[in-house]
Amino acid sequence: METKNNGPRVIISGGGTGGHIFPAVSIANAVKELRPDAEILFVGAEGRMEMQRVPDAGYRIIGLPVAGFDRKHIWKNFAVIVKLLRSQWKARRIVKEFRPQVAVGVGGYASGPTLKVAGMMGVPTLIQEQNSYAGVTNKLLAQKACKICVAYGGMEKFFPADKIIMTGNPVRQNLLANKPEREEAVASFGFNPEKKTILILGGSLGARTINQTLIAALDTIKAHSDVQFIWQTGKIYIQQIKDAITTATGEAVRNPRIPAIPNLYVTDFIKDMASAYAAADLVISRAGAGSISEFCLLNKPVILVPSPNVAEDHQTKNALALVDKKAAIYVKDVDAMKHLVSTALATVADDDKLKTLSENIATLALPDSATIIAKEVLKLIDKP
Ligand SMILES: CC(=O)N[C@H]1[C@@H](OP(=O)(O)OP(=O)(O)OC[C@H]2O[C@@H](n3ccc(=O)[nH]c3=O)[C@H](O)[C@@H]2O)O[C@H](CO)[C@@H](O)[C@@H]1O
Repeated sequence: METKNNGPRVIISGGGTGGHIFPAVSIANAVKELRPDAEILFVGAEGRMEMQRVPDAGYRIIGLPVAGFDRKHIWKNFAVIVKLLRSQWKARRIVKEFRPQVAVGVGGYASGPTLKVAGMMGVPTLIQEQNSYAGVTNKLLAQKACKICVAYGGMEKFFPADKIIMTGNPVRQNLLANKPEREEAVASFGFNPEKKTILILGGSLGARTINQTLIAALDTIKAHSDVQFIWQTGKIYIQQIKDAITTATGEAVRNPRIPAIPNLYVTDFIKDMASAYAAADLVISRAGAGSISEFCLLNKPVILVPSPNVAEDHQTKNALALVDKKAAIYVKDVDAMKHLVSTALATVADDDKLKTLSENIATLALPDSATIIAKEVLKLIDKP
């Protein structure tokens, strides 16, 4: 693991979901923009999403054999402890060989061993917390961290107040710069720019309730041929959704397009989110913190369906911060089956409503987060 030049050497660690990975990528991009000579190494968890998405973004990553604790069945954690010890040992070797001048943790369990070991070896550390509720790994790393970058107020309940910096969540630069034109973006999905388009997102992993709601609404979707639907299902749900569509239509699905339902595009994961956002007149989404930052910065009208299955119900808190300012429409997970599709169809047909939602959400955007964080990262290197 040789370093090629004398530029700053930065380790960025974390992952598990897009919510941790994409902020990490945008911090890396911002560091590179400020210091093109920087050497950046990612450290993630073997077998997790970052091992594919980080190289896709053009960065090197090494995986640790780390796994998450089973918080419900404590006795099942013997193997997890062994993996944690092996991960610490491997992280130690990585830090020794790469000799980072600073280590950045973005949450998710891979960042635990990496930042702990880096801190113990005298490397300054910075952590970034995306949510209004601090993740367990970040809480453990906070005592040793030099700086803690957050996106919500009131984080002193979790972290030492003197280390907190309000930066907002970093958003990938390619979503904001050189945005594609709407027409071109709609056409890239094989759709008609004259018609309205709804983008349905389940977060980086997909959302069961949203998917079930859409399956139940296939007839309604087909009947509304004046509206086009781009549906991101998540990797684990795609096969069952294809099967359900085949059962409903009697035709095999050649995803992304469904011959029997020409106004529907279905995919497990969208790589080109810039085009997906540019194509969308309305978004339906879970309320992950990173997604919300993107909607704010891109001024997207959105219907939020927060996941009820996350720590301290933090997605509902994320969503209500917007809903309280009339900057998003709120549909509860339990009400999705009944109201989600009808609300979306009524909203997308109402240009005044779309305009108001767009104007209101724009006021909540926190721009330049990645650059602000990158500057803090580089300052830690210069610290005596
Ligand atoms: C179930 C769960 O634990 N969710 C958490 C996870 O959400 P999740 O991993 O879904 O993360 P976010 O909603 O924050 O961000 C999703 C990211 O994935 C990207 N994307 C999404 C779909 C796609 O097809 N292509 C694509 O690139 C989005 O553009 C966005 O950058 O991390 C968030 C940030 O810590 C938390 O707030 C969420 O509660």
